[in-house]
Amino acid sequence: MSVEPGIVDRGVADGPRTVTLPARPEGLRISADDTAVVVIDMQNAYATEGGYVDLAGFDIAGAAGVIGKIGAVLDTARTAGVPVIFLQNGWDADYVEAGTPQSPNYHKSNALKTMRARPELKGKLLARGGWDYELVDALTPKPGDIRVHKTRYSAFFNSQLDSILRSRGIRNIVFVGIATNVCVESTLRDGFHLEYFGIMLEDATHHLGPPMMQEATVYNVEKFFGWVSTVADFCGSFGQIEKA
Ligand SMILES: NC(=O)N/C=C\C(=O)O
Repeated sequence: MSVEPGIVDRGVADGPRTVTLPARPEGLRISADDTAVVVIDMQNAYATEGGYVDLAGFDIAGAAGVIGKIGAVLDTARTAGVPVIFLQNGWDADYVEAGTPQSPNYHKSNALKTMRARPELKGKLLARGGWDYELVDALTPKPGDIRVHKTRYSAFFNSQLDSILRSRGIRNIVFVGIATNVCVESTLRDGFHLEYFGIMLEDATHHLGPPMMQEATVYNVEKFFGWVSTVADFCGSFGQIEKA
């Protein structure tokens, strides 16, 4: 194994599917064969006017800007033969999966709180089968992409994600989506504890709350849990790979 300063290299073999992805705090030498792109919750709920977070009073002005960036990442990933996995957050239409008042989710979920405050929205927010739960039109999955349902902020909790990644030999996860400081960070942190290398593309994620939330997650990822890169650097490096 060669060790270049400033590059994390866990001994990945040389070859046409190995790249050095520029990232902070170090670049990463990784293979397209054990890398996946995980798209967190690019649903109408989080990225479209009239969706849950808009109705709950969050500023979603910046969300539209990440849709095109994510589209570019997914085109590059598919061309390189890197699996694309879409997560969708929410619950069954009867909200059984959301939990009872004995669940902290019942009390902390702003979707559930918004529906309790505005009964006319009951059944509409984050319910499987509804518009709010659906992925935004511009990011409709393509043949070969995978969809995974999740019911809590971390995509690893009580979902199929870990099995799907392990059964494909995935070790590196490139994260894009919404919200940087909630579901993206929760999932990247859990992935770290499950021995995945997490890479967040900072300009393909968007936060909920004030701008300092984005900065805080970028700091946390860079310092403690993983690596931070950009859409241009992902597309520049993985864009040179052709499907095996
Ligand atoms: N996708 C997310 O980061 N979600 C954040 C909040 C929520 O789902 O209520």
